[in-house]
Amino acid sequence: MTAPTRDQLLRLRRTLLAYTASLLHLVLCWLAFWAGFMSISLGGMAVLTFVVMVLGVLFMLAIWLNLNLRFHDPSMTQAQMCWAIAVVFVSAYFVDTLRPLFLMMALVVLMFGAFHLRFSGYLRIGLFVVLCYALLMFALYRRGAPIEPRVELIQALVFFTLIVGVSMLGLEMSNLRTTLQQRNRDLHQAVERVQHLAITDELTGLYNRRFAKELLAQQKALADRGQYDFVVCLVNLDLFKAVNDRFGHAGGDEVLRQVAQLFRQVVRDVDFVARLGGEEFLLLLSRTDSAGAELMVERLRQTLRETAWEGFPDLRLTLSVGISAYRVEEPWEETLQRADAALYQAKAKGRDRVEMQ
Ligand SMILES: Nc1nc2c(ncn2[C@@H]2O[C@H](COP(=O)(O)OP(=O)(O)OP(=O)(O)O)[C@@H](O)[C@H]2O)c(=O)[nH]1
Repeated sequence: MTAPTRDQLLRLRRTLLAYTASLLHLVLCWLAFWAGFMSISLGGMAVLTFVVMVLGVLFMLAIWLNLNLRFHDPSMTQAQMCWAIAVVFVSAYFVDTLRPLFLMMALVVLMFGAFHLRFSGYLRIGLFVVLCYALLMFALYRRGAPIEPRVELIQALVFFTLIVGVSMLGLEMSNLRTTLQQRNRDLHQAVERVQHLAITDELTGLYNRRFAKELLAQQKALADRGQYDFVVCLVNLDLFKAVNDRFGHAGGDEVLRQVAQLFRQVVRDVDFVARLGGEEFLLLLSRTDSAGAELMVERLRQTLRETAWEGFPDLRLTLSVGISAYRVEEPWEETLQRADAALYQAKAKGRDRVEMQ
């Protein structure tokens, strides 16, 4: 059997709470019984106790075995409340003078609705309470219990006023809970968005310079620990100023976006692409050496040169690349500096080429 989920554990905890409340109610019944306030036999008390205890355990067992997940409301809130209210009314049937006090236990049951019930749920439970009350009165009348109509009327009015009041309070708490849950979800989404923004380059959607540094540090840690190579490639688009001059800054932005998309497609899943700024990119190729990196970059250079850019049919782009393989135990800044020097060389030698250091 799989471990219960967080939601199931929460349901279990609430059901245990409700079970504890019904056990307390049973204790009160037994106290009233011993004090001579209950017109029920010892056998009757035993049956009542047994039924209450077993049904409570059954509710918990249903959650433990995930049977509740088949129901429309897996918390079984209404079922548990109806059951607890029925117990309150059954015990109230057997206490005579203390009946109004025992009925007050129904208010405790209603508070449990604050965990889950909406207005319609409270309405249904309210109707169930009315039904139970009517049945109780009918049963007492049939039994020939002493009923004083004026007293009963006042008691009923007080009882239902309290029921309505507590239900409204419970409903308010339930609404508050729903609002808080929604806020929590919104907050969670906002945090995720902020986290995403913190590591992403706004224009291209690639990783940004800040996160690139973190990636380099991570790769260095992995490489220093064992059999792991990585290569840093600094990629710079050639004469990008001319692209901006020709198509405007917005056009240049669009070209950068398409270039980023192409980089993403060309590298493997285990590699990382970041935009360091302007028209400069970093390719972090993991689990590879300089020779592997050169092959990959040559392929990228070729693809870029042959790409037809959407919206810029006669644009031809080239790039210069500086490659440097990480040397164990050196600071990653040094690897980056070598790649930068190699890139400088590539530019100096006429662009559209790959240099290695
Ligand atoms: N559209 C756009 N252009 C940018 C962005 N960042 C930098 N640039 C432009 O990129 C160009 C870079 O120009 P240079 O540094 O002279 O380099 P280059 O023209 O690519 O020439 P080389 O690097 O020497 O091949 C400038 O025109 C910048 O305005 C950006 O985010 N969007």
